[in-house]
Amino acid sequence: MKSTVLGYPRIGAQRELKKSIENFWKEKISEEELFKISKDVRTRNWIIQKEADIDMISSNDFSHYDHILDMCITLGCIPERFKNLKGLQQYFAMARGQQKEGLDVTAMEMTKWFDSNYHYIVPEFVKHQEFSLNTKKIVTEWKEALALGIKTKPVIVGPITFLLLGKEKEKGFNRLELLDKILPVYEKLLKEIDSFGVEYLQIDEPVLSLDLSKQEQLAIVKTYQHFSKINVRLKIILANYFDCYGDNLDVAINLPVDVFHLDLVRCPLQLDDILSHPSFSTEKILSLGVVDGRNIWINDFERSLKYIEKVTEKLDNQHIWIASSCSFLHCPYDLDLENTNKKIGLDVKQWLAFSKQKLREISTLKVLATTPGNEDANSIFNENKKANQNRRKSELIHNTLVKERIDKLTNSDSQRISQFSDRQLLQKETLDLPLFPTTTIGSFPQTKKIRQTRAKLKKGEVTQEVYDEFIRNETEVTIRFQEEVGLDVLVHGEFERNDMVEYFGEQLEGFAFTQYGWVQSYGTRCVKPPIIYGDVSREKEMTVKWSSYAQSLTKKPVKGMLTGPVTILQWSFVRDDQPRSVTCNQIACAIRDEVKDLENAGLKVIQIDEPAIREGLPLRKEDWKNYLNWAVKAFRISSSGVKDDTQIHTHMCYSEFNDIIESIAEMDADVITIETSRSEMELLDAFVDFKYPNEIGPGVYDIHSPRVPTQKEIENLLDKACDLLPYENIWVNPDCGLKTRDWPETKSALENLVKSARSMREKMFQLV
Ligand SMILES: Nc1nc2c(c(=O)[nH]1)N[C@@H](CNc1ccc(C(=O)N[C@@H](CCC(=O)N[C@@H](CCC(=O)N[C@@H](CCC(=O)O)C(=O)O)C(=O)O)C(=O)O)cc1)CN2
Ligand code: MET
Ligand SMILES: [Zn+2]
Repeated sequence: MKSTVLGYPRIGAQRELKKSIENFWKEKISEEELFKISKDVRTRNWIIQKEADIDMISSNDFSHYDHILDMCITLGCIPERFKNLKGLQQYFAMARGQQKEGLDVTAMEMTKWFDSNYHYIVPEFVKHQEFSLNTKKIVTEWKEALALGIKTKPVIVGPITFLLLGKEKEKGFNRLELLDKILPVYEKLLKEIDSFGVEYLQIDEPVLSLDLSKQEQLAIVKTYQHFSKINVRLKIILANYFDCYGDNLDVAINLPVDVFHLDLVRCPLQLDDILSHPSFSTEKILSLGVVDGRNIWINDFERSLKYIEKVTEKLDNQHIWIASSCSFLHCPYDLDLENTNKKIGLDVKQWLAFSKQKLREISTLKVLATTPGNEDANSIFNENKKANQNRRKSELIHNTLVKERIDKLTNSDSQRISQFSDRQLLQKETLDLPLFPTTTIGSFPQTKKIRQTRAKLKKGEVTQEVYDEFIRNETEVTIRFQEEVGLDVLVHGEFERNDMVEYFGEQLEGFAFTQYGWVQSYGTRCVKPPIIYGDVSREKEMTVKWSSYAQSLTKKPVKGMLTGPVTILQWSFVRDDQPRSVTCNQIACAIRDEVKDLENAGLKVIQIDEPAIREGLPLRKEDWKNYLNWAVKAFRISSSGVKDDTQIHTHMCYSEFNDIIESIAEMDADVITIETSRSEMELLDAFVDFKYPNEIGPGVYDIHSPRVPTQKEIENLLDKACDLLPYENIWVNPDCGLKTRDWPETKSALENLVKSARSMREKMFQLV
């Protein structure tokens, strides 16, 4: 029996890598210095896993930005516009675009990794796409680990996942047709790493968790049959995670691979299907993903051992691996860093395991399964059992009042007073906005100064008064800036918030939050997801102070800014002892009360952000309806308590909307602002086909790139939008919040944005 981990977090326990890469971008450190730090991060990761007795440790799970982007480099899948760049400059230009030294290239698209809050870079394909092999990264990391005495298993993304997650950038072909071109490059890759003496290669094909067409399934078969015929000693681990093999099982179980990995956290039921499958083979190794890579609760050893026992009845120990369910990329580093008297009470802490603790869980499970008499393992087992029992019975978790409120919710709680067309008229009167009204998504640059001042507040180095005065000043400056530049609906700037989810988590009951629980969201950007351990309630107002202060500074309408229930749920670590829908409704009630308080405080426009509604969608279509029903309902509970002339906005980013457009319409927000610029308004097709009735602000400016869009570019996008949508319903806004940007580029970009809206108004005026 072996213990194995599918991948380890790579930002560094103290976010060393994040900080170094950002310093490299600012030219504060050299490439050499950056590489030294990346090597340290990898080295520490390997040693931690080795010290925790993990037998099969990954390499090539490291990345300077994203593992799909790395795969683009490995396979030579580099879009034409980056061809003149080299090395790291090329790599980061692909990720973030580049606008300097006469060069002006846009970034590649970025989108959500399955149902997680991680974003990957979307591979771009053209009809005559060529691929070529570059194994530098894989080989370097393998050798580095080997020098430490660790024979790793390199991890790569498989060809079908790589192709399916990418996008055609030209019409007239399907990316799956590129399989014949990509397979020889993979073949070369396998041969080359085989020649180094690599024993196992982990090939990730998480698309096996999705509904695949016959054609896609056939492509999988073709691929792995091809690999099995290559003359190498190398053994292949096929890794699927985040859901069952489902309808792909019949195909997958017959694939000629050496190790077959199952996510038993997300899909425990598949174990019986596999063990009783006519094609089940005692020759193949089963890798049992029993330790959750997507959540932070301690493992239930009793349950995991039951699964393992089931397998030991059918397979000898040589053919069983104990594994993480997926990569630990989605988990924080180390619970030991958390100071218990602060944000996580001792009671809650005993229920938690982060990546480092999960390593021990995996190796302990292996010992318990192979040497049941082992004393150390048994005492860990008893502790585990006790903690799980404590959790089930704990009084911290239950709040009768909250449960009663949820039970008493009726249909009228998720219904605005009048229908949209009536509300629209009233809102037009109340708000008196021009055509193509301009607004932003909420946040303005979170500068180093702001973060440092907040850090000082937390350390007690500045008082609450000094901090509040500082935030008031930032807010006022931002209101004045928005007035000057000529935006129509203003925002307060969200300077008081560390993060749009964590900030609410910190103020709600039933949440715990960490000091160092960082998880990579994309590139160098990280989040600290709060932990929802108990029933959720709102003790007091959370945002009214800052929003009404901002409104007091100006005659223009200020948008109150809230995070929606589905997004708070989706971007937190959620309790697993009740349905997610119940937890979501609890959050929805808390947000509803906040919405009403904002309205009472005089805010005429309130935005309830739901950027995560799409990523919460189950991976398999058969589960969609149920999810969408409760998710949309939760949003409506949060947004329906207001008067007709209060304008409710929502905002979404990084999603494909086509397949859920009906549900987006059912949310019935008066205005939706959405990300569309990186995909050049392509996303609007869904809204057009569906004849989406309410107002829409299609993003005209990619805020994840420091490059400044020209007025002409923005106008072109708006022209496109006008071709597609009724112009009276169009708002003008960036793709998302501006928190990651600096002021200079923000100013220029918003100036151009307002100019283009004005020019559109003139154009329309001339037309009528
Ligand atoms: N939860 C969540 N998910 C999301 C998004 C989001 O906004 N939130 N947006 C989408 C894109 N993702 C994003 C995710 C993170 C960030 C982001 O800016 N993250 C910041 C951290 C934000 C934060 O929590 N900041 C804290 C702590 C800041 C900090 O690093 N403080 C320093 C001290 C200050 C300094 O010297 O800089 C320290 O602790 O060492 C604060 O402001 O209080 C980062 O990685 O840098 C942006 C976009 C999708 N998913
Ligand atoms: N209001 C939020 C902001 O502007 C919405 C962000 S969506 C990821 O930052
Ligand atoms: Zn957004």
